[in-house]
Amino acid sequence: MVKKQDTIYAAPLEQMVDFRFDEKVVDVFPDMIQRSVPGYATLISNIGILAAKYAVDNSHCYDLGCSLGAVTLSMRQRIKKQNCQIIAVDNSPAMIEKAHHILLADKASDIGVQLVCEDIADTVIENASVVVMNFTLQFIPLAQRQTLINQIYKGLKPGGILILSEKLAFADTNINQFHIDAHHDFKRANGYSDMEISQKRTALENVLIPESLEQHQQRLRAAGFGFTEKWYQCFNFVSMVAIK
Ligand SMILES: C[S@@+](CC[C@H](N)C(=O)[O-])C[C@H]1O[C@@H](n2cnc3c(N)ncnc32)[C@H](O)[C@@H]1O
Ligand SMILES: O=C(O)C(=O)C[C@]1(C(=O)O)C=C[C@H](O)C=C1
Repeated sequence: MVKKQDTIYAAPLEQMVDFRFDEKVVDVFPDMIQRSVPGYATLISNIGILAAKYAVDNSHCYDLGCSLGAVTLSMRQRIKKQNCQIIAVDNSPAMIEKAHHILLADKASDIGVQLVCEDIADTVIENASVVVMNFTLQFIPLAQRQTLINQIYKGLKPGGILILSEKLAFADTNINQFHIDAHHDFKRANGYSDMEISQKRTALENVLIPESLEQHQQRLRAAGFGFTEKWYQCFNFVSMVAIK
């Protein structure tokens, strides 16, 4: 089977620009994220299971940085509550346009979805039982992250859940290098060339700003979350929950 290559990385290194979630990326996104994030499909499925457990009647569920709506589709499939609305937000017009078509085709659930094209910094979080940021916070400027998590905490109902998945950095350089190497081996095993891996790493350098698990936990506690737990990890990719 010929691997679908991310042709956007065929450009010579000197022409590399910062990574952007534009039309070219949207076209290859499902293939790219599946081959870039170890256990992505497992994450999506289990985020739906967690959302179904914590969603309550007459509330909102948010998918912040929804891309093509994989988390939204998983929540729609599993949440069986009355008058639960999903609000899926992304600031990439190309992502939202394609997500619109994908969600229109999803007839399996009667849960309403509101697709919004905006910066999540501007999203009003209210009456929320579930908020998901699945590999989104890492693209938000560091200076904005605490305010955003604070807003999410304030907008969650008591007992509400934040599901936060992130690529991590590790303070210990040996541990950090171990996970970077393992992640690159994962990408190679999924058909990426060394050139593609190197070019994507360069393109992400100033765009994806990873933090340590401890930094995330400290931010969540500062916002007011009393319960935080890492529930998934494969190499330097983790998912955490925080419950209000
Ligand atoms: C790695 S993708 C997220 C993957 C997606 N949550 C999933 O599970 O398939 C990051 C997404 O966040 C979006 N994004 C980045 N910064 C944003 C911002 N400030 N406001 C809204 N969306 C943003 C990007 O457009 C992109 O679609
Ligand atoms: O770190 C990488 O090389 C990635 O591709 C990670 C990552 C992410 O964590 O959001 C970056 C961009 C997307 O294309 C999909 C995955």
